Amino acid sequence: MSKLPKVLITGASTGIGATYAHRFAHRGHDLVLVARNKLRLDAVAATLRNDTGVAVEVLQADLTDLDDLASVEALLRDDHSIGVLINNAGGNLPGSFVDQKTHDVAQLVALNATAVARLASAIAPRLAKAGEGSIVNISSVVGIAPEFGMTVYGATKAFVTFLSQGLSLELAPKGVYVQAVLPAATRTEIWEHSGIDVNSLTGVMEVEELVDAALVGFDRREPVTIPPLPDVTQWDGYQAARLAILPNSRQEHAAKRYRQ
Ligand SMILES: NC(=O)C1=CN([C@@H]2O[C@H](COP(=O)(O)OP(=O)(O)OC[C@H]3O[C@@H](n4cnc5c(N)ncnc54)[C@H](OP(=O)(O)O)[C@@H]3O)[C@@H](O)[C@H]2O)C=CC1
Ligand SMILES: CC(=O)[C@H](N)C(=O)O
Repeated sequence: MSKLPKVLITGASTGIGATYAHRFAHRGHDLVLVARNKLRLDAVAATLRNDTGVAVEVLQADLTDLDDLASVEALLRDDHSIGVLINNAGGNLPGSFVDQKTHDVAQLVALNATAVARLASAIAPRLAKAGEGSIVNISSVVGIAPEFGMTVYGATKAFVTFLSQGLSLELAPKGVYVQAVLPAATRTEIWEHSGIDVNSLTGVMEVEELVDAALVGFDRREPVTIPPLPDVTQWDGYQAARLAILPNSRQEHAAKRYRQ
């Protein structure tokens, strides 16, 4: 029997990423854990080694730093035992757009969008050549909800969902599985970093339930998994409405309502 692929998880020091690490370790996968806080990564790694016996490497990296990012990209390119990328690291910003500093907006885009695309780009050619492997991108329902008032965060998540859907169409025929996971509010530290008391919210999912549901979608090879959505036909209808626009979107002349 062939060995299970090694799984590289970004943002594995806490929250959703640390929970993925726990679940994949208990499935018997060796791991590479990436985040900035080495002490926390080492603690997660030690527990998982002790509890499961899998091999766990730790790679300290700030994914907004191009040199650090390059070291993770190099590992994804060169380590042929890595067969699964969990593109999870992400953050949010407090306040509304006019309150957010331009530098912070750029950093958020660098972490939530640029790093996700670069890491996928680093591993995809190797997986496509091998004809196997998986890329999981953690997006958010906020990416379909400009009404929620988290504009830049939501824009990065719209990017992640689009990237995932496009990569799925490109890579599935080559044997590579790509999944977008769209959580809604989940109990992690991200809320306190974004200046919101998670206990003031309703409908908050526990992180273990979120990841276990996402893994059901992973095992089913769903291209898009929305753990909290009760009725999947709502997402299917949204996709059908989008697809219905496409045949009408290219025209020689402007639509009648724009003609003077
Ligand atoms: N919790 C929620 O309600 C939801 C979360 N999501 C998404 O889930 C993903 C995980 O979030 P969640 O677990 O909630 O958040 P947490 O804040 O709990 O964890 C974020 C993780 O990302 C890491 N990280 C943050 N910044 C960087 C950086 N610059 N470089 C490398 N690693 C970094 C953190 O580690 P460290 O500080 O050690 O670097 C940590 O491991 C994110 O993409 C988020 O947008 C989506 C929808 C809902
Ligand atoms: C807005 C958030 O911070 C949250 N992680 C979400 O995507 O719902």
